[in-house]
Amino acid sequence: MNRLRVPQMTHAAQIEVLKTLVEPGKVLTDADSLNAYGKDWTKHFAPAPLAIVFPKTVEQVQAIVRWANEHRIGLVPSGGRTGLSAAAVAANGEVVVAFDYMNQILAFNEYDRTVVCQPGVVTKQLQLFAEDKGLYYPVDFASSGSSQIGGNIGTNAGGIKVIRYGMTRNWVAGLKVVTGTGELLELNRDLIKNATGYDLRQLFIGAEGTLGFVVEATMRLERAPKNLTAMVLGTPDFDSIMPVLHAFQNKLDLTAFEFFSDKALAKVLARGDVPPAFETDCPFYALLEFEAATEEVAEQALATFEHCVEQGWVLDGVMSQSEQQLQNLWKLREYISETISHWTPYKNDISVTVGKVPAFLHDIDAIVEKNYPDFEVIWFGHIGDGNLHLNILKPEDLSKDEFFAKCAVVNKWVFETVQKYNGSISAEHGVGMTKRDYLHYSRSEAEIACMKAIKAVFDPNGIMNPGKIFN
Ligand SMILES: O=C(O)CC[C@@H](O)C(=O)O
Ligand SMILES: [Zn+2]
Repeated sequence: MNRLRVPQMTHAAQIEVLKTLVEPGKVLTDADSLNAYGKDWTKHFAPAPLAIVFPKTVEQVQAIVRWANEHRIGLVPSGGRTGLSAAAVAANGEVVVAFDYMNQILAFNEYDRTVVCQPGVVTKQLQLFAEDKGLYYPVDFASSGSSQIGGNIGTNAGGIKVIRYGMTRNWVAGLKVVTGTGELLELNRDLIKNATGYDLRQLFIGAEGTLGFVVEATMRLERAPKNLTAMVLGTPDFDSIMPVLHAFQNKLDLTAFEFFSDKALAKVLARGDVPPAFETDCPFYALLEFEAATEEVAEQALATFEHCVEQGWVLDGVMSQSEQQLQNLWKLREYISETISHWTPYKNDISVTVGKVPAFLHDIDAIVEKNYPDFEVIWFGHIGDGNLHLNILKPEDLSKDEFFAKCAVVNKWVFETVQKYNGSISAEHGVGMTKRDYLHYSRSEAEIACMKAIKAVFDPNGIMNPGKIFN
């Protein structure tokens, strides 16, 4: 007997079905939309999605996932698309699920100090909402004006306050997710104490949308900090930064401890819209922040600064005296990433435990100096957490492909060093597609096998953000 072939629907016909699942006009296929929504801030991959769909309700997200299963079409979640690892890139005919219309704050629970957010709520929107309630949402980074809560959860976003407040994970009280089978799961129900077996909520945080999509998140808020005050300190060399961190941590509760090199600073100052901290040229700078809640705290900070100068660890420094000065000092650090994006940088986002940072940075720096003698190398990052951002800038006369190919060769040595120090090849930017092939430098074969098995449970047909984290 002849087996009859089921006629395959064309992509155009599949998209017509997709259109019936959402409100009119909420599926886009024009070239500009495909290009804009098919990529994040990475520049490695050309976007090539089939369509962009904008659900407005949880039920619509479920219907889209069921449709994708039926037609075996990959779905890529899209928030603010500020990611730096190509986790929100649709380069292979996927459908992008954009959460722009699920952007409401649904509830505030005063006693629990929690806010129920749709995934498309912008980070800044949550921060301002918290401020309005006299509270604080502490996860912060330069892209907070565009990044969305769903994306922050998908990447377990870190940023500039991790030393005090931790990563996004710490602030997720509960999650509603639609899994790769279209099932809606309510995870942890916003409880503080819940000892009932596996905490599935944690699996979805940092999963880059490979297990399911966050459709609602309850985020915790914190007491608002008092009189945040920043210092920028210039150091004579890299090795002096860690004793400075140590000295300040012994005396104060820091809310941030960042660093950047003179090259990073020069790029930001060349913009002309940020005043320099001071005149003395130094090879490295530390930016630290604390709550100057009382006079004594500010005095303690100044005494620690003097101690660091006496020890020869610090050459010069300033302390903010107003909100405006605080903002200006932060701009020196926060503007780096956006400013250097002009040079199509090759990015590394690596980490080790704090105690290993000096030896690790020297090893990496030696590799970089030997192998990129002609490239401009920009160091900065969240050094108080052991997280270093290493950006290699593309020379004008080199094509993007040639440049990335050269960097990929050096990657091997960089990541072998990361592995030697038991570090991470992606501290906070995620794996996405850019770090996928290097995952084994940070995760064992057995761990990767477990991760794949977990994916198979939640996404048996492999339609949720395919090709991200691993193949
Ligand atoms: O662009 C980078 O490499 C880092 C971006 C971001 O994580 C930051 O810390 O500014
Ligand atoms: Zn960072």
